[in-house]
Amino acid sequence: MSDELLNLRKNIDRLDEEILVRLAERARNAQRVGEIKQGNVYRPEREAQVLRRLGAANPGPLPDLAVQRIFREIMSACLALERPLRVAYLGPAGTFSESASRKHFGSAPNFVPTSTIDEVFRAVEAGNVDYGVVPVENSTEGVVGGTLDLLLENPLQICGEVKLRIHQHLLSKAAGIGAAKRLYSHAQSLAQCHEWLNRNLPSLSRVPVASNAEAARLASEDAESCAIAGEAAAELYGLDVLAANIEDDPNNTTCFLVIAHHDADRSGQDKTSLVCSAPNRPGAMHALLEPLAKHGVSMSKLQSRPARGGLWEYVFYMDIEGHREDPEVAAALKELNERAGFVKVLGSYPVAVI
Ligand SMILES: C=C(O[C@@H]1C=C(C(=O)O)C=C[C@H]1O)C(=O)O
Repeated sequence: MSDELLNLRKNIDRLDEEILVRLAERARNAQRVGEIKQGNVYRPEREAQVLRRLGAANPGPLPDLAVQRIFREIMSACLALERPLRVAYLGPAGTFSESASRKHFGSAPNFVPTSTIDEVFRAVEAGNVDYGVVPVENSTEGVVGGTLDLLLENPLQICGEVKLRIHQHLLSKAAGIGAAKRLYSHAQSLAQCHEWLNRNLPSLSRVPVASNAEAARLASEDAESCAIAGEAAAELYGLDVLAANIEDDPNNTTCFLVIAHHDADRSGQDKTSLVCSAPNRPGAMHALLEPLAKHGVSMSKLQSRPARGGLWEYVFYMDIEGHREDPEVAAALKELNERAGFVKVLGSYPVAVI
């Protein structure tokens, strides 16, 4: 081995030891913060601030995202010294909801898969878990109506968002794609890949199943079949990737929400989700939007959904920029309350960092 290589390795060993000592010191500080806080140990706004600050201070050559992922894990491990968080997600294991949960909370929590979105809400409400992660919108397929309905009915709040790039892979234990007779996947994933499938595998029969992970499990038990699912499911069920990234839209992204008994404090870069109703008369929608314009509050999303009660009555889901405690947002919300038939703030939370 060359002298230079030996020296570099010696340096790396020394640096690793320094990092380790510093990590232990950081963990002891975080532990002490936890003792002082008693109770609400997880602080989404503080974690977002830490990640943003380190991204901005990063001197390179590591990319910001790489640095932020490392610190995401460090915070996750520090927090778990108190007690690992319990996080429910739409299961089974290996779904994109699990990947989103890990992206947001790191790998230290105890993750609990549930069979429905409704069960995620109930687990959080009953206190069986601390947080829940539910899908709310896909860039190709649109909103997840069930999640929006549950947010309206339920007292829980949104305390975070997770944006996950969805990469779909063709997975199988079959030697090659020619050997496959059936293709399993969730209907959403089949839809997200249908142009690729029409071009490459037009005659393969497509079988919709309850989740991508279930598709991967079925394909792992039958070498004559294949599945479309993500990397997590491929690993979990030991499947080979026959074709990677087969989603029709290369920017295919799903947004998830983190739900809890509380929302988040101000982080400096926040958004607020709310749902409101407008009476069915001319100018009603304009009256809802006017307070936002007047106070200079930007709206990033507006989605209407049929109200459960009356035929052709609608409720409107909005995302606005800023925290409900920011003065201009607070002023706009106050006026909105006076004008709308009904307003419910679903929560203020940090804009996703990673
Ligand atoms: C240490 C704290 O508690 C938790 C751990 C954090 C960390 O390790 O940096 C950050 C926020 C909290 O989720 C804190 O609030 O500062």
